[in-house]
Amino acid sequence: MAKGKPAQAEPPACRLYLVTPPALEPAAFAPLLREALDAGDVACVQLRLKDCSEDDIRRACDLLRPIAQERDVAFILNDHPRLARETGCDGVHVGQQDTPYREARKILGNDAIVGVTCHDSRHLAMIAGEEGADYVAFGAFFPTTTKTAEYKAEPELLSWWSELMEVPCVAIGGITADNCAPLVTAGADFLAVVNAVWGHPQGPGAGVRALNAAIEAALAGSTG
Ligand SMILES: Cc1ncc(COP(=O)(O)OP(=O)(O)O)c(N)n1
Ligand SMILES: Cc1ncsc1CCOP(=O)(O)O
Ligand SMILES: [Mg+2]
Repeated sequence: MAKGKPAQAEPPACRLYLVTPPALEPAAFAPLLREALDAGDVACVQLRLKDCSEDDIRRACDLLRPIAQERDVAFILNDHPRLARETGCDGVHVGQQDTPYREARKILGNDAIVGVTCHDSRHLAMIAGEEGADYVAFGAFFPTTTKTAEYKAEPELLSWWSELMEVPCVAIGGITADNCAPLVTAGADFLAVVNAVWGHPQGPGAGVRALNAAIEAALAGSTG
């Protein structure tokens, strides 16, 4: 997940970060995850289960984590640093109401990926970056039905961040193949998506292909 993690010879400047639906049945979801990951470039999968027991999350990790890791795709757990360590995840994503970054880092160690939600805030992002976060996440950029989003971020935040800072930035919230171009050209290192992939009418593979094509087109447009 570091900028340019080598999944291919020369990774694109902006890559897909898949976040799972908030509720899923692991055995039924496994083939959908394989379909998504086999359809094109994906840097990372975040298991984001809400209102689930720790045992349910552990079971989902045990089944889904190998599918990502076998394909050299980082597998990150949302919200639960201890479970992430116990279950062999590559890292954790923490929000402002979750385990603080420093504690998550202590639990997981220096080799793990720790990403931090920064909403629309330069201040929060600078703190997270200074503390050592592997990425900062900004959003929501567009209306989303996946989560009640209390913050609205603008593409200028991504350009400001990427011009000043080395720490990669993730854009999230209502991102689709049709609206992602301004985020790509503004300098998002990763586009995090839920519905545009898992809710794609032709299936998750088609969702990944459409987003990768849109990213490529935006990058080609921005470099002339
Ligand atoms: C990549 C990424 N960005 C933001 C979030 C949101 O995290 P948080 O604010 O903690 O909210 P929940 O996802 O826990 O509901 C995320 N999960 N991933
Ligand atoms: C987890 C999260 N954090 C901010 S918006 C969001 C949901 C993104 O889902 P979608 O890509 O379906 O809008
Ligand atoms: Mg959280």
